[in-house]
Amino acid sequence: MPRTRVKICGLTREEDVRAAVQAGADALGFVFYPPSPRHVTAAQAGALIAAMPPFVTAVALFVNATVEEVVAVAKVAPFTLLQFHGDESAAECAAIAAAVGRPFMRVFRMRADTSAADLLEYEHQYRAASPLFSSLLLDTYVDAYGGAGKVFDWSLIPKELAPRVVLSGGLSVSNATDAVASVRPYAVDISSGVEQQKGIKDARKIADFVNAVRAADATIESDNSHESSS
Ligand SMILES: O=C(O)c1ccccc1NCC(=O)[C@H](O)[C@H](O)COP(=O)(O)O
Repeated sequence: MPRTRVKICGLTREEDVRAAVQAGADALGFVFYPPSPRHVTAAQAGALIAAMPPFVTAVALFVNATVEEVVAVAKVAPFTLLQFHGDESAAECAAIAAAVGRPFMRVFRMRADTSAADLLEYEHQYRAASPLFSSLLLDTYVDAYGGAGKVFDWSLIPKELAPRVVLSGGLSVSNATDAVASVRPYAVDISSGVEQQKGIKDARKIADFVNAVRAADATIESDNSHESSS
């Protein structure tokens, strides 16, 4: 079983970038949404990305941005993956991704009545729209755009979709084991659960979260090897 990838989102400071890399995060997210307390400018993100080593993915999060706005950011901040976290249609995501030549994740904001069919249809729609579609990121529906720290009902995720989704929404060190063990997602994404305050990360919480995910992976691996040898 491949290990569960970890993305830490909403970084604004170089020391937080270093802490996340040191903890073993696979991807770091930068929020280009001016109303967010985690917002960074293209120049700030450029400096933060410059502090990242190779093989750690820099993710640029946009909410209803125009092609021109994303192109302008891409010229200054060399991100590797887009995250569309607003109301962007499949055609809009495809056009922006093509303009900057980067793959993209699309958020799906989970409601209590979201069905498996809704999710699979949504994924199909975005995949069909662009070869640059990478994956769905599942977050909790709230009356705002994200980073709200709210958990949704993970049992709504169809089993066949789980291995290719990024699970987010209210994750923390206390539910990381349960999230990995019960959903088995491709990756987990966390922002508010590893913060001291909005936009200011906590190195200890980041390390504890990454370690909890790794420990959950190790338990699954060990259970699997016991099952296959018995
Ligand atoms: O972080 C923000 O302020 C933000 C603003 C607008 C759209 C999305 C935003 N954040 C999304 C994320 O940080 C993550 O992708 C994810 O939803 C995790 O959030 P959290 O529940 O806080 O762990």
